[in-house]
Amino acid sequence: MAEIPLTLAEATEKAKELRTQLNQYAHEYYVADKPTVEDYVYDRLYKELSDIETEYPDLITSDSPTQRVGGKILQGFEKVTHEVQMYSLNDGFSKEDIYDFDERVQKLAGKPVSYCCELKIDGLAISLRYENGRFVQGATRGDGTVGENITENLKTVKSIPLELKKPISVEVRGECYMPKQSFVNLNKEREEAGQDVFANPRNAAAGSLRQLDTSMVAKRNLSTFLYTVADFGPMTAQTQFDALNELSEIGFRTNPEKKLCQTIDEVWAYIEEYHEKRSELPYEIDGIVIKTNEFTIQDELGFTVKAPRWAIAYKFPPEEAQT
Ligand SMILES: NC(=O)c1cc2c(N)ncc(C(N)=O)c2s1
Repeated sequence: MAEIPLTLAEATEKAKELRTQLNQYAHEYYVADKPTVEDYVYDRLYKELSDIETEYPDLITSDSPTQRVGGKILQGFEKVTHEVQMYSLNDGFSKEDIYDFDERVQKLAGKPVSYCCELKIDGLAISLRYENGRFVQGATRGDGTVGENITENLKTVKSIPLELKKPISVEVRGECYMPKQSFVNLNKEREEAGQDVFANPRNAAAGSLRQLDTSMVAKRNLSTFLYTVADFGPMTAQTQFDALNELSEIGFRTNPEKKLCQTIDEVWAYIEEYHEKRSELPYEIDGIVIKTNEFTIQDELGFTVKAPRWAIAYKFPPEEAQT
């Protein structure tokens, strides 16, 4: 039976209700990894919203889930200067390197320090800026000072919130990556289409974010983990561990495998644990990032020209080729 068309007032109210519901379902699925409804429920509501927006295009908002499918053909990527530099990390390759790092840090800090340990995601570093809770700009790391504006492409990455849970202005950094299974599926498709395959998920993620057709990016099933706050705005965290929890509270996807370690022995145990678990993870990691947890100590230790004195990246040895 043909439905009676909604009036503008009814459509406005219904669209707002559907957007809120759909964005909540999408947050549960893509950010919290805890979906609460089946796909067909989401798809039905999505079609209802899409039909209303087709009937009343003025009702389309920047945070509508219909804006995630892309469809813009970009002419290129503008340059973006990072107000806060996107630093790189000093690397460590052995247990001795890690214990030497701890010795240096304890000496500089003049007291015992705790460490926040996180998985080193093998993807593409990105910076996300929000104004009054709205996603306004996304950029690549570039050389750490100047990156590329890939906002339109990042809007199609479902785990990147278009609207935060609080209307705050912040800048955050993290990694955009392609899950292992998505990488396998994509290369299978490309091989069947006679196209070149990607060497690894990092290259696949980087290649996807360089697409000028945003609808192509939307199909690549990219995801994110956020892990650094460059502009805190009203955020209150005083440690790295708390900052990760605060990032999650305001709507970002963060990696759940983090660990607060009180000693370097605990740090080394965590490194060994995840060297073992590496192959079971649904995404590629190439090491572990270790940071002094307290921001006051990070401020005291500061940076060398290249990298922070208060962090080190332990790099796993290359994985043995799968025979
Ligand atoms: N170059 C960098 O500063 C970092 C790079 C990465 C990476 N690839 N994955 C995770 C983290 C993290 N959790 O801090 C960092 S930090």
